[in-house]
Amino acid sequence: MEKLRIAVQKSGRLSEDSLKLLKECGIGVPAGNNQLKISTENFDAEILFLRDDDIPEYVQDGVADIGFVGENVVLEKNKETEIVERLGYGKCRLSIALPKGKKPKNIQALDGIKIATSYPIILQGWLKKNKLKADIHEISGSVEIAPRIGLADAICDLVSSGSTLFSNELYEYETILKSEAVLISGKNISKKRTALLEQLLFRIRSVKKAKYNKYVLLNAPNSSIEKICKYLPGINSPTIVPLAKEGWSSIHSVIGENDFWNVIEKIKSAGAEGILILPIEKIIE
Ligand SMILES: Nc1ncnc2c1ncn2[C@@H]1O[C@H](COP(=O)(O)OP(=O)(O)OP(=O)(O)O)[C@@H](O)[C@H]1O
Ligand SMILES: O=P(O)(O)OC[C@H]1O[C@H](OP(=O)(O)OP(=O)(O)O)[C@H](O)[C@@H]1O
Ligand SMILES: [Mg+2]
Repeated sequence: MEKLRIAVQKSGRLSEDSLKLLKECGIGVPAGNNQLKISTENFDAEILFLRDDDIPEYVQDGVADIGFVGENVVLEKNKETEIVERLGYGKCRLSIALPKGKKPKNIQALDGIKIATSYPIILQGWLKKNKLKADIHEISGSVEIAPRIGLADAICDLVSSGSTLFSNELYEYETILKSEAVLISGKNISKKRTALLEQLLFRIRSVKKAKYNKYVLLNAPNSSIEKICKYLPGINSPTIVPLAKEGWSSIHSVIGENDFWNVIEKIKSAGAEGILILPIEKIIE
């Protein structure tokens, strides 16, 4: 029987969140064994545990059908794969960083310098777009050490909190890419596997929607319902239930994470009381 072959980073920044997302999609991975290929519970799939750098090529070659990987790796490897979903975790930036004290006036001043990086393809693309030339020195890890040991004038590496740069007396000068984890797929997947991928994507989107929304419950005098409901369109429209207290109702709806505090302030000043906010596990539309 054909199973969907899913590539996941074996051990690293994306491993835990990728397995957690699969679990939230009802695809359980038996824990506690060191196998590099495991069949999943409740879904026709196999997980292949790989180095993240190898995932785009394996997906291109059809060894895996889909893969959870950083967009930075997808762009650097430049293989024949397609990004089918952005996943919202593993957020980081690929940035050019310089030793503290070096303050070029503009990016043109970077022309001709030596830059150490594990991302030569993306860096080269950025330099070309900005009509710059630089001497790119490719290294596969511990990039932040390069300026201190005289290997390069600058580095181009991943940054999230900035603490690695700080510890190495560097600072972030220019962001050249913003990245997050993405789901990639191969271009020639069988019919059965495409159907499984569609099923997985439907579940991932339901999980994502639920994460970005909150369930809201509140009480209000009936005279305020119309005003409050303007701020709470909900998925379809809010639910209004009469309270035992004469002239009052309970309103139930959904609020997006982005304008959450804005909406709360507005409904409060419109007369809402006893507001409860609850997490949502899944949104099926
Ligand atoms: N500091 C960070 N914060 C958030 N996400 C990050 C950070 N560093 C890397 N990432 C994302 O996580 C991915 C995996 O990072 P990790 O450091 O685990 O890779 P790796 O050391 O190359 O692992 P592997 O052993 O699989 O080759 C990166 O490609 C990037 O998309
Ligand atoms: O801005 P920060 O929060 O300090 O994160 C940046 C660091 O994170 C990544 O390395 P990681 O810690 O994953 O180790 P690795 O180099 O072994 O992959 C990246 O290569 C940077 O070195
Ligand atoms: Mg790697």
